[in-house]
Amino acid sequence: MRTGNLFVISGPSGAGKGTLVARLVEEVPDAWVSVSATTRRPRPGEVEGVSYYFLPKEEFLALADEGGFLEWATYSDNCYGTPLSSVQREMAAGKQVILEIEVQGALQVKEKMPEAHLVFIEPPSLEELERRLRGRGTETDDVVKKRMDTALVELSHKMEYDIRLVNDDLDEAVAELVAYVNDTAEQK
Ligand SMILES: Nc1nc2c(ncn2[C@@H]2O[C@H](COP(=O)(O)OP(=O)(O)O)[C@@H](O)[C@H]2O)c(=O)[nH]1
Ligand SMILES: Nc1ncnc2c1ncn2[C@@H]1O[C@H](COP(=O)(O)OP(=O)(O)O)[C@@H](O)[C@H]1O
Repeated sequence: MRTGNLFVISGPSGAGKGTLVARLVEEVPDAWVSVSATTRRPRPGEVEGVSYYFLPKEEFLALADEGGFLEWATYSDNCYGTPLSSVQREMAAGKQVILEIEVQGALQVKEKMPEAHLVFIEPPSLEELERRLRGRGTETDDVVKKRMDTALVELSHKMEYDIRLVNDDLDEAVAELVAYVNDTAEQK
C-alpha cells in the first residue's frame, strides 16, 4: 500500500480546480477528496455532505473555536474550512488526501504540515478565467467581479506553491496532475 500524502489544490475561482479534481479521482484509485464546511448557501444541484457541509455561521465559528478545522478562511464574505478529523483518518488509511481550498487556507496548511504538497492551478489568461466563470453560469455579475479581483491576489501567491500547473488543454492538465500525485506517492 502507498503511504498517505496531503495535496492542496488552489487557484482562482474558475481556473478549473473542481474539474481537475473530479478527473483526478477517476484516475487515481487511492485519492480521497476532503469535503469542506462552508457558510455559503448551496447552489442548485449541490448536495449536503457531498459538495460541502453547509453550516450556519454560528455553528461554523463554534467548530473553528473547538479546533475542528485543519485550516479555515473567509472568502467572498463566506467562511470555508477543512474538517481535521476526516483528513487525519484518511491519511492514516494511506489515502492521497486532496484539499481543494483557497490561498489563505493553503498557506495555513503549509505552516501546520510542511510535508503537504501544494499545487497552484493557473488559468491560461485573465480573459479566459472570466470567460470560464461567466460560462459556468453559477455566479451573478457582482460575484464574478469580486472573484476576478480576488484572482489577482491569489495569483500573487503562486510562487509559494510547490508546483504551478496551467489549465489550458484539460487533458494535458489532468495528465500533469495525475503524474504529480502518483510520483509523489511512489517516491516515499
Ligand atoms: N480555505 C478554504 N477554502 C476552501 C475550502 N473549501 C473550498 N474552498 C475554496 O473557497 C473558494 C470558493 O469556493 P466555492 O464557493 O465553492 O466556489 P468555486 O470554487 O468558484 O466553485 C474556492 O477557492 C475553494 O477552493 C476550505 O475548506 N478551506
Ligand atoms: N481546460 C479547460 N478548458 C476550458 N474550460 C474549462 C477547463 N477546465 C475547466 N473548464 C470550465 O471552466 C469552468 C470553471 O471550472 P471549475 O472546475 O468549476 O473551476 P474552479 O473549481 O476552479 O472554480 C467550468 O465551466 C469548467 O467546465
